[in-house]
Amino acid sequence: MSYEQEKQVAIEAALTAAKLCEQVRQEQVTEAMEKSDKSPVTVADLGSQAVICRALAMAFPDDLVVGEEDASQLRQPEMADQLNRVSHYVKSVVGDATPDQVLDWIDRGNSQIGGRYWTLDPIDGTKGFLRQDQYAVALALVELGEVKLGVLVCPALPVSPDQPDGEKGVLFVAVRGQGATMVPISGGEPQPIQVTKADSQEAMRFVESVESGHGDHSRQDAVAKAVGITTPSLRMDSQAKYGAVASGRASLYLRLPSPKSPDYREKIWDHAAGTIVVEEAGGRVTDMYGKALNFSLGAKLSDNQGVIVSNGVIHDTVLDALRETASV
Ligand SMILES: Nc1ncnc2c1ncn2[C@@H]1O[C@H](COP(=O)(O)O)[C@@H](OP(=O)(O)O)[C@H]1O
Ligand SMILES: [Mg+2]
Repeated sequence: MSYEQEKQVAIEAALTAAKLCEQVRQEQVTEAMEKSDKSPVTVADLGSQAVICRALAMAFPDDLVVGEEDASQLRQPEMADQLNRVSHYVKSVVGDATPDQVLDWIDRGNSQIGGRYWTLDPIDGTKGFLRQDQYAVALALVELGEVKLGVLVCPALPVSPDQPDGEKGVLFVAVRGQGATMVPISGGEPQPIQVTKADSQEAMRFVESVESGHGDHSRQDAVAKAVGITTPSLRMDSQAKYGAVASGRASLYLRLPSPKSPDYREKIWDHAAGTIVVEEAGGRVTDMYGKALNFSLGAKLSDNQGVIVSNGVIHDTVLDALRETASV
């Protein structure tokens, strides 16, 4: 299958959602509400999920969507102002939409996984979004446990790594067997991307989360050192880190379980799109024990712990170093 229609619909939907997110950010209405798990959610997370689920419902009415957000909080009468704000932003990018439609679109993203499903992170890196830092809109199509298509919109990522203050906004797209591409959000011809092949020290830069609660920064540091990486890590929120590895800006992304939450299981929407973008750019993605990520078990990667993303060349060395640092 070429997945051409899926690709076009996913790109259009994710770019429209990213436009909504940027509007919210520019108007500085980015205060967060708190979810039951204490993590933050904003008007933009909810609006982005509504926009993407609406587009998927129109093009693929029978498809399942497993998204990060749900509308239960927004349906409470005391949340009427928030609902109106979400609806306002949705309308500004897709035309007419009633608050009830917006609620229903958001809740279309509450499916269980199936043989074919989409998984959506409407704003990956919500904490980065709130900090005016990196975030991504991440959408992937999974069939029989294999990610087939991934779209990552990174509105705050510099188009050129050499010009951090230059134009920002990058779209990464990958289809299984067709390679990965990158293009500025502003337009242009998508360019094929490749991970860095060189395993020289100069080429080796590693990325990790900004949030100390989302990883084990001291062990990540030790592993990076053990594989010969001497430059300090590039800290970045969201699956923009996968984009960084896929486009050769870094050779390694380490995400080891945080000592604060050692039993944490990663969510499928935090990794599906990024995984295919890196794999199709020639890289490799496993958990910290070298096992493939299993996208067929539910919303969590319950069979996996930690995530290691590399240019492939250094992957086994990283896994060896992990075994060694574990036994210290
Ligand atoms: N204890 C934990 N360990 C690892 N990841 C966690 C975590 N708690 C939350 N996360 C996830 O980390 C994601 C952000 O990743 P990063 O730190 O790389 O930017 C969050 O996605 P959201 O921002 O979509 O909620 C959330 O799903
Ligand atoms: Mg996320």
